[in-house]
Amino acid sequence: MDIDTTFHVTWTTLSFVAVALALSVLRLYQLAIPKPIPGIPYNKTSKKLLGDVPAIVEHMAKTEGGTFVTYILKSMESLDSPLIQIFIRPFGKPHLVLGDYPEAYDILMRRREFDRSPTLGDLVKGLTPDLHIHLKTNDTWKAQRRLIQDLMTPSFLHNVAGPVLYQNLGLLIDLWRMKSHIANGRPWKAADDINQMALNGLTGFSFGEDFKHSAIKPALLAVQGMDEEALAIIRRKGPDEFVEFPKGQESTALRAIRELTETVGEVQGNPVPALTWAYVTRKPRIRKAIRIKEDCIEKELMNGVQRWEETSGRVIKSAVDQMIVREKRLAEKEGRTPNFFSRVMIDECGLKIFGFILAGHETTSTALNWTLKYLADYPSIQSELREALRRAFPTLGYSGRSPSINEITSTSIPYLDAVIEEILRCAGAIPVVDRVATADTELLGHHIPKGTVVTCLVTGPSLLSAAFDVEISRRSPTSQSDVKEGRHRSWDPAGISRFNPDRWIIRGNGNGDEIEFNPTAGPQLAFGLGTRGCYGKRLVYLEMRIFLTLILWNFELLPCPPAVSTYHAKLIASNEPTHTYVRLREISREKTIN
Ligand code: HEM
Repeated sequence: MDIDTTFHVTWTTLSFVAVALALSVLRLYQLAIPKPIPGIPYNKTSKKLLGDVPAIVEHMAKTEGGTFVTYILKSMESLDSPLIQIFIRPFGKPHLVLGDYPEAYDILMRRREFDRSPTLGDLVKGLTPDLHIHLKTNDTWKAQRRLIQDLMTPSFLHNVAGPVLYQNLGLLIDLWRMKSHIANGRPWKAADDINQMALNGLTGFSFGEDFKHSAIKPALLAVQGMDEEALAIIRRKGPDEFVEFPKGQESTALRAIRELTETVGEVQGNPVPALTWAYVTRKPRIRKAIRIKEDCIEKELMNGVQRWEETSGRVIKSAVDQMIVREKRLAEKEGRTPNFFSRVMIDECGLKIFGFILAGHETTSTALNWTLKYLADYPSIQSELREALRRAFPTLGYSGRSPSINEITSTSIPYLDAVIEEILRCAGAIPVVDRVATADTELLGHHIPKGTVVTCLVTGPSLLSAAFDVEISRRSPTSQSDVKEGRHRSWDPAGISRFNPDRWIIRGNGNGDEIEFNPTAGPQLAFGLGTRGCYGKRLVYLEMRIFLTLILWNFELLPCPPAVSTYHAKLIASNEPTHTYVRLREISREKTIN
């Protein structure tokens, strides 16, 4: 071969390689750019490599309180459709967003071709790869749920969980009494206390009242120990200036658990969750936190087993105790010897316990933060609820003591139920509920390919803003029957976005005093729905019931300065208010309550 030929061959080869490379890049680009599902509206600017991601980032940067969810709500409004598609993962399928309660109800309650979507798993998989929360609804999921099925029964909640939550909330009341006395009408940040209290509520529920790590006790000691100089600084502050209190020393175990639950925020909305988890869980700080958390849970499980052996299972003080009893029953049923100290048992229980904390800590804390905001901003509702409590516990009116846990759990107070339901409706602590189509199907008249994720909005149209007008023929057959047979629930669009507990109340026709709580008055998606709806919701209702009763029995919540009274939220693991402050006036039981 002469030089010319060699040059020609090399040149030809290079040309081929270049063309192949260009074609591959083009193919990759074609694969990566969004492929919309025909007929479902989307933002035209999102049909690029990164889909909606740049617009989401811009929205969040430019909008006060802007989150992924406010972006979706805005898109749905501008596209004027109850079903839209967004593109958040290159190479991924479009992601559908549904803002229509009847179809969401249908998907969550009845349509078997929709199941738990991988998006929830993305949020927690790095910490709990096998947790039932993100499994499909299969035998493994059922087996995992069996071990914890007794924990939400009325008897467990009232006899075991209630007293622990009550004790924990009592500590918060003591702390806030001290703080309100020192602040003397000035506002202070309440979010950290609520967050710690919610964490203690779940560790108390899981391990019992003897669990030695408290987040509130160190705060109490720190405030008790404030010296004269620190108190004098507060006394010199103006009436609207914020007071800062010392926080106290957090225990290593609680810090580890808190740090781990916070990692979920790093994955929220992330386009490459698996990679992010691989990075996050390799950080030395997180590896150490995982070790501390596992040692702590294992020790508590061993204590539970020892307690079981000492009392032959007669004393149940925590979720761990109850799970040990359940394992014994399952072993009897399956004709095997229970092995409480087995690695499997310890891993299983430990996983469940950490699962409760992951699923319940931020969410409960967020719902309680919103509770404080609504109570302070709606003084007439606050007074009406306090009056309802006073009527429910007439003998305690001037006694100086708060209602006991038994009194709280055994007394029907319809207005309290209505306030709780309305807080949950408006707060949208978990603002979206996802499902994935496990087969090709239809939604609102559109063909939906298998594998498509459908996000149902919890605070969107028909829940917190006027519903879209949907032609009945576009609905699924079951949803059409609901409409035809009058089972379709809807809110009056006038005032739908207003915080108004009365929407859950039926007033009697008689003398006007008789009221009834109607839990099915209208659409509610705060806990999702159906088989995969929130496992912990009964615990949440119980905790909110105790919280509202004790807070309103002991304090009046006054409005806070406008700068911290906004309704802006930050979407970390849940939809938390950006600012939660309180300004409290202690209620003296010797005086008339209004
Ligand atoms: C205000 C507090 C809470 C809110 C707003 C909330 C909301 C939710 C929502 C929206 C879901 C998804 C439901 C669905 O896909 O249909 C869910 C699932 C779940 N929640 Fe909660 N939750 C709260 C507190 C808790 C607590 C305290 C626990 C545990 C004790 C808990 C345990 C779970 C579990 C285990 C699941 C997954 C259920 C499954 O897939 O089988 N949640 N929660």
